[in-house]
Amino acid sequence: LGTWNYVLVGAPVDASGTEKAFEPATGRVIATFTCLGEKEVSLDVENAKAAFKIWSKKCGRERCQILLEAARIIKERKDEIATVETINNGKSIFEARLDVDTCWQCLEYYAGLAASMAGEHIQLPEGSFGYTRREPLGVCVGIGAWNYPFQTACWKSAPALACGNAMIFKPSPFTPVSALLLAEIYTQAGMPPGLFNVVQGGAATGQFLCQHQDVAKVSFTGSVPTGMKIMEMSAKGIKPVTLELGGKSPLIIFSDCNMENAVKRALMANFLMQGQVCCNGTRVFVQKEIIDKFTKEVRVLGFVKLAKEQGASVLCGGDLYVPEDPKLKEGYYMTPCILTNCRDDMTCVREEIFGPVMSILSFDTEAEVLERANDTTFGLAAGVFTRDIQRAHRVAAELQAGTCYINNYNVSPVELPFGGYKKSGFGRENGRVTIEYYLQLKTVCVEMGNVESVF
Ligand SMILES: NC(=O)C1=CN([C@@H]2O[C@H](COP(=O)(O)OP(=O)(O)OC[C@H]3O[C@@H](n4cnc5c(N)ncnc54)[C@H](O)[C@@H]3O)[C@@H](O)[C@H]2O)C=CC1
Repeated sequence: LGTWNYVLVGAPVDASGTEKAFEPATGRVIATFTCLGEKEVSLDVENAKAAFKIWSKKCGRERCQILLEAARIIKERKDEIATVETINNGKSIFEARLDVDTCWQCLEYYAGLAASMAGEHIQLPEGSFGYTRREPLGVCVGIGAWNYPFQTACWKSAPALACGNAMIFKPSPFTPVSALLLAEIYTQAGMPPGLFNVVQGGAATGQFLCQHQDVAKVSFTGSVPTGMKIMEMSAKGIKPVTLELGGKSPLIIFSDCNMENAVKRALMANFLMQGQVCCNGTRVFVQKEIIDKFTKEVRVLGFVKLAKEQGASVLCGGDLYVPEDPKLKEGYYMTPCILTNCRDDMTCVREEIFGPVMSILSFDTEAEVLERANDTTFGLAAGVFTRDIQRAHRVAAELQAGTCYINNYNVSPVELPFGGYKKSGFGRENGRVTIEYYLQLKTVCVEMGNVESVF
């Protein structure tokens, strides 16, 4: 992989220039790609429409078989996919392998649902009846952020394809590579050409996709400002959207918690993927009685974790970090940072940092912490650590967030829906409910007798 250079160049018709993708560990350029223009986007939509005609006529069981085969290939190529992800995104290989596991699991899950999607039969007077058909939307667009490139491509495409849609996926220009592996795998598994197409480019290409009249739906993962633009563009075409946006999630640690678990998960809730996870619990509210102990333990464990990862102990200060290894000198590094004595009005507590920074805040009572935890425009996730079972559920019910963790954090089983409240977006990924976002309901009303003239 030392000389690995992926050149992603098609035969551009009206491309708007090229972009480079980097390896964050070393700073070297690993890919050069063409940003697709309006005509190319239109060609892709035409291809997707042709593939949709074939795919939407297949029964659920046939789609299930192909998705299962794709899941099998992902499992077989797990290490290769994880390596590509690590090189292009910069996450650890350990985390990249976990991501790939959530991907084949997602494909298996929606393959399982594909065969059981069904409408209703409704009896009407005089033997007449109605029934509902759950039909795919058509050509759907997926637009992804750079932090989970392969996972986002799978989490969006698996339910879309299981429901009989086609999908055009635009990865982030920072991480353009791994989605191509998914396209290759889907084709190898037996999907018609063009059913899952990867389009490369940045904001301009994304806009062409969202504005295209034959695109039926947009599922977007990214920041709130871009989410607002996506929604505006989609509104003009009356297109449904799914928005998976940013967060500033609270993690509440009560004094009766299991301290060891709370410390371990607070670290994971902040430093997973170098802190670049949308649902990270970056506002850590710790009850006053245990804040000193918690702060001490979280620092100690932080040092151990870092020492393990980097082979040396570094200061816990959020500084730029230059590794000893000469190969890594041009890379992009920062030491994890823990901030104590924070106040709710500080910028680091209010705004999404999307980096390895944990803010610790002290609190006294349950009522107080709930008010403060909910005092945010975001609502993606939240967590609570306590041994009091009634308090755990009471607090989870009061937290204004799409996902609430009790005595854990940052786990995403494919069976559970994931998505935001408030400015963190709407619509869901994963879970049974997500198929509702990729289907439309047709009612068929059947008359069994003769009809009277009303004139
Ligand atoms: N809720 C969730 O599931 C997740 C949310 N995120 C959020 O994503 C953000 C970080 O990702 P970034 O890549 O920096 O976000 P971003 O909003 O800058 O870009 C996301 C994608 O949108 C595209 N884009 C940018 N402008 C566009 C436009 N005008 N029209 C159409 N497409 C456009 C980009 O090329 C990229 O593919 C954070 O806020 C994070 O919280 C990240 C992962 C998961």
